[in-house]
Amino acid sequence: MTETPKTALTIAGSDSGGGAGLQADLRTFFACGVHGMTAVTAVTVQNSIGVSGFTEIPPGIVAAQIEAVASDMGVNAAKTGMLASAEIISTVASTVDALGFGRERQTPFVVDPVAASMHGDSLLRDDALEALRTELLPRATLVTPNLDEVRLLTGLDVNDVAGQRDAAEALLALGPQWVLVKGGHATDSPRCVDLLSDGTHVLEFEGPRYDTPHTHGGGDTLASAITAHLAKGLGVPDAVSAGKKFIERCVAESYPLGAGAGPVSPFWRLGPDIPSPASRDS
Ligand SMILES: Nc1ncnc2c1ncn2[C@@H]1O[C@H](COP(=O)(O)OP(=O)(O)OP(=O)(O)O)[C@@H](O)[C@H]1O
Ligand SMILES: Cc1ncc(COP(=O)(O)O)c(N)n1
Repeated sequence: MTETPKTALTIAGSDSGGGAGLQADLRTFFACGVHGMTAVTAVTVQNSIGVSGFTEIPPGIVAAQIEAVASDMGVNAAKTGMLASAEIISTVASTVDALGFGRERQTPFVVDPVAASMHGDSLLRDDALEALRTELLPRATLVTPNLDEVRLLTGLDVNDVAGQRDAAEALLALGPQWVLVKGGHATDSPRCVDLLSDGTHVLEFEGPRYDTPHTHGGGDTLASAITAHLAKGLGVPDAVSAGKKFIERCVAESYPLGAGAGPVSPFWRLGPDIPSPASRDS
């Protein structure tokens, strides 16, 4: 018998194309060595070109999924992705609160404030932004916005590291313990800098910017890798450092799939014994 691994829960939507959403989260949890669990919030109709529709899961079922795994299997860290509606956000906020997830609580709680897909298709109903801002952000151990989400949440238009610092301050005023302002969309910059702050410590995680359109699921993969490392007991700065190293390699090894944007890939983590696509058929 082997030891029980640490557990991580994603509260997120399904991507039928398998590149983002809970599919990316589960794959990342596995690659980072933790047992992944899911509370599905929405089912999207999605491929490499875009999102053509979605349906929401009833809020009571979202809460029941979270409670079912927490009461039986235990949750060492949790994250959110697509939450779709104000009702689901309110339900998630009260459920995680009752379970002791969140800032300065026992279970780290990462909020990835997903508002739209990389194709620009909305994944959040218009009336849900305020719920995200007032009900979920104040409960987060860490919030991980990209620059579009920074604009939606704070009104700030950011395209450099100085702007990321200002954005982190504005977001901290909404109540999360830590903020990671991701720099993937600062395309004028030759490097990808993600800025982490808790108001006292400000840390920059800098890496190469790979020239690829295949970054689908990059934000989800980074937040999941951070969550996995928090589940294993790392503090926030160390978990972010490990997550950034992980996503860098996943972007470097992303692959084309379909006519649009292909996914970032954690295949590299499985080692050299994985058969290549050509040898798999023989
Ligand atoms: N071209 C790139 N090369 C290397 N790293 C990248 C690249 N694009 C994004 N990253 C990194 O990937 C992570 C995700 O950043 P990004 O700002 O793109 O978030 P996101 O918009 O939520 O992701 P996505 O929409 O692609 O799922 C960050 O760590 C960022 O620095
Ligand atoms: C279900 C779901 N969750 C999250 C994303 C964001 O990922 P991306 O920004 O790479 O499109 C997505 N497209 N679909």
